Amino acid sequence: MLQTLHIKKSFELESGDTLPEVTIGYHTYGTLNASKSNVVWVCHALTANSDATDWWKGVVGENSAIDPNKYFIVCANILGSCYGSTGPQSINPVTGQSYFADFPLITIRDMVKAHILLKEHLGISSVHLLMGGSMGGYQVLEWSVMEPGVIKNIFLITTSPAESAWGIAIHTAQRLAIEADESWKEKRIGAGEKGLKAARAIGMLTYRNYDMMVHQQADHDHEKLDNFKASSYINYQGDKLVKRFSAQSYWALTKSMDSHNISRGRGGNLAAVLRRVPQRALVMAIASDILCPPKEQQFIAEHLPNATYIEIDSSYGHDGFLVEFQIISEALTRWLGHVAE
Ligand SMILES: CC(=O)SCCNC(=O)CCNC(=O)[C@H](O)C(C)(C)COP(=O)(O)OP(=O)(O)OC[C@H]1O[C@@H](n2cnc3c(N)ncnc32)[C@H](O)[C@@H]1OP(=O)(O)O
Ligand SMILES: N[C@@H](CCO)C(=O)O
Repeated sequence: MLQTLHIKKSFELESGDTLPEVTIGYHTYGTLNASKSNVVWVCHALTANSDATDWWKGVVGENSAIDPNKYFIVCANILGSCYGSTGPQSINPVTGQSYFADFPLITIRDMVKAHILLKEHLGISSVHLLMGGSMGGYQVLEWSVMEPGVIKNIFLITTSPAESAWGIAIHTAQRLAIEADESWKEKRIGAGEKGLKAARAIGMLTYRNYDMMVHQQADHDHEKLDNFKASSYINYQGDKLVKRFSAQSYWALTKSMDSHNISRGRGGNLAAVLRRVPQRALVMAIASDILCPPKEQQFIAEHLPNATYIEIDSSYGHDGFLVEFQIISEALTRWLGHVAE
C-alpha cells in the first residue's frame, strides 16, 4: 500500500532552488528485524513507482531474491515523478497551484537526499542492500558515495556513473518532442499528451534495439505499403505511457538524468570517485543494451574496489533489467549468499 511522508519544511535543491515542502510516496514490505540489519532499499527508474513488487516482480517479492519473509524492503517514489512524491503535478504551497512545467530542476542527489529523510523517518541506520537499474542505479551510486557508512552492499544493473553524451542527446530529443506540443506548458493534468507519446516513441528505440524490432515486429507481408507492425507497436507504446504518466514529469526526469555525474563537486574524476565507494557490489550488464551499454558497467566494475561483474543477454535490450527477472533473481540470490549480513 502506498504510504506518504510529508515534510513540511523547505527542502533545498542542489540547483539553489527550494521546494517549500516535500512529500515522499513509498512502499514497505516485510518486517525490520531486531538488529535492524535486514533492510533492502530498491531505487526505481524513469516511469516506475514505489511498488517494486509490481514492476520488479520475480526479483522483489515472495520466493524471489528479495523476499519480504527475509528482508525489510523499502521503495520510494522519486521527486519529479507523478506516483506519490512531490513532482510537477503537486501543489506549490506558495502559489496554491500545481507546478506543472514550472517544476524546478531536481538532481539525482536531490532524490537521494529526500530518500535519506525517509530512511531517518523509518528509523533505519543501515541498509544491507541498495539496488537499482538504469536511473535507479544512478541513485544507488550517488547514495553509496553520500552515505558510505550506511550502505553495506549494492546491486547495479544497466546503469552508469554519469549520464553519457549519448543519453543526454536522446533525452534532448525526447524533450524536443514534448516541447513541440505547446500544450505541455498548460497548467492542467494531461497537458502535453501528444508530445509525451512522441517522446516515449523515441525512448522505446533505445529501451529496445534492432534485433528485437526485426525479430518481433517485422511484417511478413512483402506487398505492404503502409500500416507496418513496428509502427503500430511504437504507437501503442506511446499511447500506453500517456495513460499512466505525465509529460511534465517525463520532461523533468530526463533533465534529472542529464545532470547525473557522481564526480560533480568531488574532483571531476569518475574513476577516482568510484575507487572511494567501499561497498561490495554486484554489477550486471545486458549485452544488447544500447542505452547504457556494457562498457559503462565494465567501467564501474573496473574501478569499484569490491565488485563482481556479470553480463547477461536479453532480447529486450536496456529494458531487459525489468524483464529478465529469473536470471537476475538467481544471480542476485547467489551473490547475496556470499555476502555476510
Ligand atoms: C500498469 C502498468 O503499466 S505496470 C508497469 C509499470 N511500468 C513501470 O513500472 C516501468 C517499467 N516497465 C516498463 O517499462 C515496461 O512495462 C516493460 C519494459 C517492463 C515491459 O514492456 P511491455 O510493453 O510490457 O513489453 P513489450 O515491449 O513486449 O510490448 C508488449 C505490449 O505491446 C503490445 N504489442 C506488441 N506488438 C504490437 C504491435 N505490433 N502493435 C500494437 N501493440 C503491440 C502487446 O500487445 C503488449 O500490450 P500490453 O502491454 O497491453 O499487454
Ligand atoms: N522503461 C523504463 C525506462 C528505462 O529505464 C521505464 O519506463 O522506467
